[in-house]
Amino acid sequence: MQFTKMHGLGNNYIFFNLLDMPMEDQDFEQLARTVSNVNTGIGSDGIILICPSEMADFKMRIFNEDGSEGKNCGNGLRCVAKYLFDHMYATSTDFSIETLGGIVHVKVEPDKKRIVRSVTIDMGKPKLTKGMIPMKGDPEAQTINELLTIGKHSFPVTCVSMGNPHAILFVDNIDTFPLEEIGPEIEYSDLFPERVNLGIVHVKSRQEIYYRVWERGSGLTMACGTGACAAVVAATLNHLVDQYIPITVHLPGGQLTISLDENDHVWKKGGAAYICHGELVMER
Ligand SMILES: N[C@H](CCC[C@H](N)C(=O)O)C(=O)O
Repeated sequence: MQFTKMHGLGNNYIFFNLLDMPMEDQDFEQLARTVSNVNTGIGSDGIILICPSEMADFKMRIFNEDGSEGKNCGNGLRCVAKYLFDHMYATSTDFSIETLGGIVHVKVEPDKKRIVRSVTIDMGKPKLTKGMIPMKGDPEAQTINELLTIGKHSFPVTCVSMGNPHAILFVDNIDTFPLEEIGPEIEYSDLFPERVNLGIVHVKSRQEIYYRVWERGSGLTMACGTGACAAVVAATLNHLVDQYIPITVHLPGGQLTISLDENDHVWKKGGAAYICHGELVMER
């Protein structure tokens, strides 16, 4: 099986192009666990499938390192958009990609040699009700700066879905916050029936935030595109950043520019890069 390894700000995935290479009855959850493991496979935060779609121009499926299928992946979408344009599957710079979390619209920005250096994505509207996150509680209620007791800790949490679930904490000690300890406690809390991605945020100014993530199904990663979007939505809901202007989000792997428009759509701009192409042998 041919694969391409790519990353968005260090959040790296193994991509399989199913547009020309259908992989019938493949156990993608097991494939993700094996391929993501650096000892038995290639090593990555998960795998991403590029598929045909009946609802959009293309379809993306993402499986985390633990094999769980994610409903969206912001960094993965920029990599998929770059791959599709660079490999001439996308003939226009603007096209749509179906995800389990909904259809997004992408715009690639190629340089003079037709190489994509940056991708802008309309990630659609965030979902804020507990029923849509999903999380326990009144399905119509929102979780904005709500004190949640998880394990032996209590935190003020804001929850946002970008098609996939995010819990956002605002902290002053973003570099020393014990994310490896608290992350799994919140990820596996019974408050979140489909688990949750945990993001911690330090607000530097009304136009600039810092963000680190413990990803559902992958743990600590260098970046999370949907998480960066959720962080800006949460900061806006808590009146910590200005509205309707581009917010710079600093992640361990680099920067993204995120903005909310007057129709509540979240826009994300950032890079994507190839690491390698190869042939997966997978001897038993
Ligand atoms: N772990 C996420 C999927 C990957 C999201 C992240 N890598 C991004 O760039 O948005 C989930 O299961 O909801």
